[in-house]
Amino acid sequence: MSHSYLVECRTCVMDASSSVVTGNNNLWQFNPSYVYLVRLHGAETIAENFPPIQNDVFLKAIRGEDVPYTPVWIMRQAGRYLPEFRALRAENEFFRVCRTPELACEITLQPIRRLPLDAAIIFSDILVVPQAMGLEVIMVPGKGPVFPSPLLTPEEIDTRLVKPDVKKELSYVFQALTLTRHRLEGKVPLIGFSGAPWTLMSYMIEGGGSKTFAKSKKWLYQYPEASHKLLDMLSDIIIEYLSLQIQAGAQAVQVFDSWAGELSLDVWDKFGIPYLTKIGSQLRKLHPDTPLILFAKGASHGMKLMSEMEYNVLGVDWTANIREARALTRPKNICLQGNMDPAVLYADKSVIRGEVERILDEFGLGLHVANLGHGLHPEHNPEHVAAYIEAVHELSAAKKKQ
Ligand SMILES: Cc1c2[nH]c(c1CCC(=O)O)Cc1[nH]c(c(CCC(=O)O)c1C)Cc1[nH]c(c(CCC(=O)O)c1C)Cc1[nH]c(c(C)c1CCC(=O)O)C2
Repeated sequence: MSHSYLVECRTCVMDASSSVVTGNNNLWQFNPSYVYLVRLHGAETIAENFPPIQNDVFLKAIRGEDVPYTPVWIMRQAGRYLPEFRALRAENEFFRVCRTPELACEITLQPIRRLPLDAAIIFSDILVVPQAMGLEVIMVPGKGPVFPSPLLTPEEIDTRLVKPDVKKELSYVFQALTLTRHRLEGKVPLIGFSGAPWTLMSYMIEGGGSKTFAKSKKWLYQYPEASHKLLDMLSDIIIEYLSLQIQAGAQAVQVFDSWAGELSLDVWDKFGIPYLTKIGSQLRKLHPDTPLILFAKGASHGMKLMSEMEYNVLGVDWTANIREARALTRPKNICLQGNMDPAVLYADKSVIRGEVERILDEFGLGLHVANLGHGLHPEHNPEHVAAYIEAVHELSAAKKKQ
């Protein structure tokens, strides 16, 4: 019975060749209402006929258009501070969630149901790219990501890494994006993302988080050529990956250079900027109308270099000098995103409101997307997160009317 439907349904025949229906998604394969779910799933895996957008304040603010209030989304808005996230994670290993479009979609939607956010960000991880290149990555509870066998020598670029068939190896990310874009029903835009070349390279060599980045920085000095080779390889994969994310339904994409601030400006200029530039300009050519966001944490000393690339939005953390950043970026119509210290969310709601007021004044109205300067912590209280969002909306709307 189910098989005859599978053959009859145009969209599901397409799926039958991918891993979703026939592969590891047992939920659908063995569910008694299999036929219904397969058909539903089929319609939602086609990256077309997406529901019309209802709240485009985020997209308009990026373009510098007039908006009724400052839009806000938050890095790690789908995460452990939400009890519903913890409940789903208790039953499912981290990368299983990433690899199962239905689960990744559900987690992406959790904060959208609860909070009046102005954008959704797809649930995934930057480390799915090194996985697709052949490296094993596991998520160790209480510790974070670990590569049991990180890159040790430059020779291993050739012997251990593969240039992946991105469309195939990361198909689960594209499926999650398409499914989520449908299930969002146009409520808010959907953001896709990737790690930046330097940040991914440092994970692949350090084998996880690091205090000194000794191993990966050593590569930059001892094996500069091999480092460039690896960074260039990563850049080409990232361009294809983000382009496919946009084709799958992402309405903006963010590049996370989380460890940019570990490098001096001079070294980042050599090993970071050329690749970020390449990614920005290639994507700009391929997708002229899709907003490109660059978040280079701890790197506001590189604001001038960043403002010379093709990104429409630059993320800033709480250490940035906003007035200087504005002076560099406003003439180029570049939007700034940020920058409240996530730690402020531990304060009373009145303190959060005061800090939002100060930040809104510093950025000035227009070309601003409110966000934290880094991700939410597992310890954050969802009510304080809600107070932050409410403060951004209310105070910016009031300032606009003044
Ligand atoms: C460096 C980095 C990683 N992953 C990511 C970055 C760049 C952003 C940043 O600088 O934080 C990107 C990322 N990771 C995750 C998202 C989802 C979307 C979102 O809501 O922002 C995004 C955008 C989910 C996640 N990725 C991870 C979690 C928590 C792990 C869990 O659920 O057990 C989530 C929700 C795990 C992760 N993944 C990574 C680390 C260092 C950790 C452990 C740190 C931590 O525990 O918060 C690598």
